[in-house]
Amino acid sequence: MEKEIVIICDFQEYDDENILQVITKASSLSNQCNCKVTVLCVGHKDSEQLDKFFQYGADNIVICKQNEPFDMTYFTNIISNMIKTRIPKVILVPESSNGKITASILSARFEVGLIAGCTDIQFDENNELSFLRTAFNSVTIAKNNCSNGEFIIATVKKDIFAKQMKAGQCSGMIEEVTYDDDMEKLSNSWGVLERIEKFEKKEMNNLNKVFCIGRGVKNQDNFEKICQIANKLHVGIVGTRAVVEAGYIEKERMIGQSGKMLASPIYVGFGVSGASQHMIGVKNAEIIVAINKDKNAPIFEYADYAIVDDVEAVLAELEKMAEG
Ligand SMILES: Cc1cc2nc3c(=O)[nH]c(=O)nc-3n(C[C@H](O)[C@H](O)[C@H](O)COP(=O)(O)OP(=O)(O)OC[C@H]3O[C@@H](n4cnc5c(N)ncnc54)[C@H](O)[C@@H]3O)c2cc1C
Repeated sequence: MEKEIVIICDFQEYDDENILQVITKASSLSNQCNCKVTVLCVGHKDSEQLDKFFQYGADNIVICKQNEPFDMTYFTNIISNMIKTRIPKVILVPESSNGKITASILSARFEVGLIAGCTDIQFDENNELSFLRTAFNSVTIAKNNCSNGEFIIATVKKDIFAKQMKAGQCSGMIEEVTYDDDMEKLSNSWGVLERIEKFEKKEMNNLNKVFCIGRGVKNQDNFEKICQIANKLHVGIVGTRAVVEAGYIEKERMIGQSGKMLASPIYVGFGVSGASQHMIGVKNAEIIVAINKDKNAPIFEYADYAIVDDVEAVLAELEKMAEG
């Protein structure tokens, strides 16, 4: 099977210009690296629209009908599943707010490099793909090559590339796939039921102790319990990127490489795995307490106090303590 340049098409924040521009660029790159151009779509779009993708250079379209209302977890699960059946050389994501989130989730899931907001894609002297993007407040252009992953993900802003229709009649393969994520929904899916403002919005810099919410907190019930205990004990709430993306905590409270540095001396992580991108933000903490049911979770390498247990069991104990 030939390698592919895969483009993620998001019909939620669909932007005709951007997707066609990215397909055009992918098509010109594909001639140089002997790849096919495949567009992965989730949702419903008419056949006229899909024909356009072929006219601008797509070789394959894989479409998964989305019956559920849009949900980021569901969307990225479908896209991840589709990617697993392909052999991507590079994944290009037209930038939209969903696109940026999708790209970062895929990059973390597949453990591959992500180039955000690339301004050009070229072949270097070794015929390897390199991605340009502005750096240092746009005063310089950085050239990025990624060699440590099976493929690479790049997001592309609108109007970076020109769109161009191919000459002559264009057609390609359309494949329809289905996805059943019931199993994952039961165990692993979060939905935003309401925006929670239930913890006191203390200034991050003045917090002496924080509870950090990780994806292992699992559900709204546990989240609320942690917030209530935090309020009683005058503890602040922060979170990992997984929880921010699920809509539980606002971005300003995200700790880590893409968020804030923690200024509080005491950090208690609930269901936090301890990914390096998160732990960079915790490096100034004097005491790290970690609660995780997986004894091999990376956070335990940083923890001063390790509790290998289910978050719920620990919460039950903490509730009693907070009442007493
Ligand atoms: C370029 C880049 C930048 C990033 N920047 C940041 C950043 O700034 N901040 C950040 O946080 N992340 C960042 N990330 C994402 C980061 O890599 C991780 O994906 C993220 O931190 C994981 O969040 P988590 O620990 O909540 O979730 P997960 O990694 O899913 O971990 C959940 C943990 O909960 C445990 N668990 C599950 N159920 C239970 C239970 N019932 N009881 C106890 N434990 C349980 C699991 O064992 C697991 O260890 C970045 C990623 C990339 C690629």
